[in-house]
Amino acid sequence: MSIISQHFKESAASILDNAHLESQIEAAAKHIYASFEAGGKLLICGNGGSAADAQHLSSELLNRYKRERRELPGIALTTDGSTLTSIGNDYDYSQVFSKQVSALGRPGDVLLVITTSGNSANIARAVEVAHEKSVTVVALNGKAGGKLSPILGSDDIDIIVKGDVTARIQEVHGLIIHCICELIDIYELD
Ligand SMILES: O=C(CO)[C@@H](O)[C@H](O)[C@H](O)[C@H](O)COP(=O)(O)O
Ligand SMILES: [Zn+2]
Repeated sequence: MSIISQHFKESAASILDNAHLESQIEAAAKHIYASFEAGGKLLICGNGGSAADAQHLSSELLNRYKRERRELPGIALTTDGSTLTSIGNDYDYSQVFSKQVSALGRPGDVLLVITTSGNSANIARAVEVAHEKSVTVVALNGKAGGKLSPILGSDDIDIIVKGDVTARIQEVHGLIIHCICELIDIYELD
């Protein structure tokens, strides 16, 4: 089997292996939409490929997904090079998202964190500050949930994608993001 067809097969298997996450994905979409309806916003962060996922979701909220609807407030915390480099330089990379959550988070907002391992220190710190700000958390998590799962609260939603391979988990995260967009489009037009 070629490397490419092996990748296609493993990716498809990994997606089907995570279909049990349906009810949690729906709960996450409802939770995010309820925040929008109440005047809240979604802050989104992740590292590397997950930073790209954060921006992908933000663009689909701020602009649109499939249908014509109002613009929705989804802000990626991964895009401002000046802010990211000054926090990393003056403090520590572990604070690059948490300081933005501290500045922007208001009670009723939601923080969506995207991590395949649950072990990124800047994600954990962002979650801690979100809790201090009465911002609830939706985690697109992976592997065994890492250090992130134990620090999530009862109002948070922990979506743990099964798998050992970072790339395969990211592919499922991408699908989950599109499911959330699809549901938000439906809620918006109902
Ligand atoms: O996209 C990839 C691998 O596919 C990488 O850039 C990956 O996102 C980075 O190594 C991240 O730093 C991993 O962070 P995390 O998912 O463990 O929180
Ligand atoms: Zn990648």
